Amino acid sequence: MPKKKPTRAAASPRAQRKEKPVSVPKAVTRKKPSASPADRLKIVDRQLVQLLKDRVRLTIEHLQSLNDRRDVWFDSKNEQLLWEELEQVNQGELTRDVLRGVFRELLCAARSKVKTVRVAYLGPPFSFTHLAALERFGKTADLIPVNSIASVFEEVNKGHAEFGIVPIENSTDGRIVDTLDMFTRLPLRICGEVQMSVHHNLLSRSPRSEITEIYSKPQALSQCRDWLARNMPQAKIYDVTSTSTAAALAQTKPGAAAIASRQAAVQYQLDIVAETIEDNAHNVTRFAIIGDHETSQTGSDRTALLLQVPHTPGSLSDALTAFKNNKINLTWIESFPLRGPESGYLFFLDFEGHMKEPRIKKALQLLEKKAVRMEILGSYPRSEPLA
Ligand SMILES: O=C(O)C(=O)C[C@]1(C(=O)O)C=C[C@@H](O)C=C1
Repeated sequence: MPKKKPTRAAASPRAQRKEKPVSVPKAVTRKKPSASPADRLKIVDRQLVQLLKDRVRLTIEHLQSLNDRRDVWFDSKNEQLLWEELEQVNQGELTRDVLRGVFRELLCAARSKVKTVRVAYLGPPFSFTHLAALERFGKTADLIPVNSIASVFEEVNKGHAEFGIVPIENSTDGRIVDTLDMFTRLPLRICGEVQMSVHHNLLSRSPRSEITEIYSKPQALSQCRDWLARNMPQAKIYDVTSTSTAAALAQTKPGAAAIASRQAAVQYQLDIVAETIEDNAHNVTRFAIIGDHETSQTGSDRTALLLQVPHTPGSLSDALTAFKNNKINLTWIESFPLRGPESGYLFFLDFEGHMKEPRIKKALQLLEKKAVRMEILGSYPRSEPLA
């Protein structure tokens, strides 16, 4: 018969001395259970908070070392490097936009600590312009809603806000005339852009069968024109100053609906009667950040220009050779008639490159010689569309 293996208790000196067994806490004698997800979460959260604080502290140190304090909100080169770096390391559960959102808030929190910023936008809250402002300046910035695009320009021009944000162009509907028109009236620059995918929703407190009136900004209505014709042919359509104005109206008016963002549905306590009703699934709006800030070169920039050439045959095509000869890619050209008795057109141009680059300087000098009026609206870093 094999010899019985001594148990651990029997092998201990205490057992050999036949002492009274001491009561040992159960947790020690039992096999230690692995930490629950909730416990592990607590540990990760603590580490995360510490890391986030370190991240913000280091960002503040970096921003304080910039030569020009005005660059605090326009540290574009470093920001670009950060997005590229995140793209490389982010392989897993997080989408690009979620991770960017987290880092955007951290960056903006650090920037606000170094320099507070006031930004006027086309309101009320939860217009698409507000969403673009949140994307660019974060929740810590002082975002001021005003009720028209013209007022955004006025607020910045009077110095009530350092920056403003306005829609400038939509992939389905084209130019935003109010914005381009204000550039001809006030001496403000474009110092940045935000490109955002725009998804529209039909929002109301009434069921779909009881909706008789639909409100929104003309651009939003136009972006959903086919859907409206197919699905709501009986409803009367009304223009208002923004999608969020429409949402606020639909909140109080029985039978009224708004075309606006999902976020507006939450803010104005409306039901989403129909979602993603834009006719073009790739509906992108480009917003311009306006101010008097000069942005430094990043290597991936655009420049915007107002141009008037003599109202004579061939003048425009002649002027545009400045771009061709200097291998500059023109990305946008819009014309609008001159105000007042004079006949002719003013052109709004957008092209790749920064005004500090030699080839761009050369082209601008050439262009100036052929122009009746020329104003450089600014060079700014290009942005990619965000979902
Ligand atoms: O009304 C809004 O919510 C806006 O921010 C304006 C605006 C625009 O005029 O283009 C912005 C994005 C969409 O294209 C629709 C409306």
